[in-house]
Amino acid sequence: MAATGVRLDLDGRPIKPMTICMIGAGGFIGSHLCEKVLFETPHKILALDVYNDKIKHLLEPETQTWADRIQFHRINIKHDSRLEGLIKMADLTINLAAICTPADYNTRPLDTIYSNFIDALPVVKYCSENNKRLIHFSTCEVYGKTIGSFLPTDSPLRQDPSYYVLNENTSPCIFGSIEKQRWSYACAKQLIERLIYAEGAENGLEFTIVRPFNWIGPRMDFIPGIDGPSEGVPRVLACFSNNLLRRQPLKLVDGGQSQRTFVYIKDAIEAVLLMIENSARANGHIFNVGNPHNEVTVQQLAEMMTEVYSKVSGEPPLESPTIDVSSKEFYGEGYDDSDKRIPDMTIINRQLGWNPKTSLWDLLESTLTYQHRTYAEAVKQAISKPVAS
Ligand SMILES: NC(=O)c1ccc[n+]([C@@H]2O[C@H](COP(=O)([O-])OP(=O)(O)OC[C@H]3O[C@@H](n4cnc5c(N)ncnc54)[C@H](O)[C@@H]3O)[C@@H](O)[C@H]2O)c1
Ligand SMILES: O=c1ccn([C@@H]2O[C@H](COP(=O)(O)OP(=O)(O)O[C@H]3OC[C@@H](O)[C@H](O)[C@H]3O)[C@@H](O)[C@H]2O)c(=O)[nH]1
Repeated sequence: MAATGVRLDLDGRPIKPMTICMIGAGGFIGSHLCEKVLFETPHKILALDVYNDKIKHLLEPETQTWADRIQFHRINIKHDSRLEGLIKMADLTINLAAICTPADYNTRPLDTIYSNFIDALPVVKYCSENNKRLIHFSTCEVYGKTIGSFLPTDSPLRQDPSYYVLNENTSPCIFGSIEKQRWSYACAKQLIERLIYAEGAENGLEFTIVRPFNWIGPRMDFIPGIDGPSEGVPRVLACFSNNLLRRQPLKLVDGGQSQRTFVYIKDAIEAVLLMIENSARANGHIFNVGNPHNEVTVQQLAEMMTEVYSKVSGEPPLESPTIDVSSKEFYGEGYDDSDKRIPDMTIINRQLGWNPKTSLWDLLESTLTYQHRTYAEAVKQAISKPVAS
């Protein structure tokens, strides 16, 4: 499990063990990245987060073979003077901390903007001032809507990839009006990307920016009323998992016609490890990380998840597995949506030789097996409890 022997980078050079300051290590992506680093490399992790439930298995018991390579620091980066010291102790900082659930963007726009821009500023500043490398997590949402979405619906140009495939260096960032507060997140992420890029250009900051395209897998978000608030609205994987576990129809926002490409978290983490260990190839770049072959409409995702869940749980699917709901009813005023998200893979292929491997069916099968094993019993008990009058 632990790394033995000399490990080589993509150019055949030995990889030196490093210390990584991972901010947001207790989240969905952070938990998978911690596992990867601890199980397959000799690197050390300073894990910073407000929560650690998703990495408890890595922190306890302290007799684990990797125990001396991970240290958890319960820190809110909004206001903690220890942040600079921890960044100074590390060779590389990875910033994952963010509010990143769409239900928050239009209902808590101030928290969203502070979290994704203001709170990330000191991290960038400390890395730049102390000559430390930074890998910053942005989002595919910075692309916003596709150019093609503004063409007439019957225009043949809508079939032309140059109107919808999203490229790091050539695609524009197209957001809705200010009253569409959905875009508060994308806009804050875009500005922090521009700031990091400028720190690179003017002050020599060594940086890599990651734009994840809907990474999904075990430990993503929470199941409302089980390990998160009953009224909370997580991202689509957890919303649909919750519906399936409770045998409720899956809610299709505005008919579920938006399209997404989903990539398995374990494939995506391989790309991040390549960035960590190949700094010369990754520095100064922005990388799309997604799976262009796994494109579906949200309605197709709902249908596939219903079929896969029936297979892994042994329960028959509902007679009417989906129901339409308006975005205003589901997310509230100010919601808007990205129409389509296909990542151009040219840059990550050229720099790191990375390609995703897992099909949508296979990644849903392993993820929903996990959801069923982890939550089915707890949901059954929660449903059977009498409701307080
Ligand atoms: N999962 C995806 O598909 C996806 C897609 C696009 C972008 N991203 C980006 O990747 C990053 C990680 O996403 P995730 O899916 O793991 O989300 P997540 O919510 O599971 O993880 C974020 C973690 O950051 C922590 N955090 C937030 N604010 C903090 C603060 N002030 N101080 C300390 N810790 C704080 C949270 O407690 C959480 O554990 C985010 O920046 C997100 O915008 C993710
Ligand atoms: O129950 C649901 C939940 C969601 N949806 C729809 O499913 C689609 C995907 O929703 P998600 O919750 O995964 O969020 P989005 O893909 O829109 O944004 C995400 O993209 C990348 C990251 O930056 C963030 O994690 C998040 O902003 C949206 O069209 C949404 O309206 C439903 O139809 N029903």
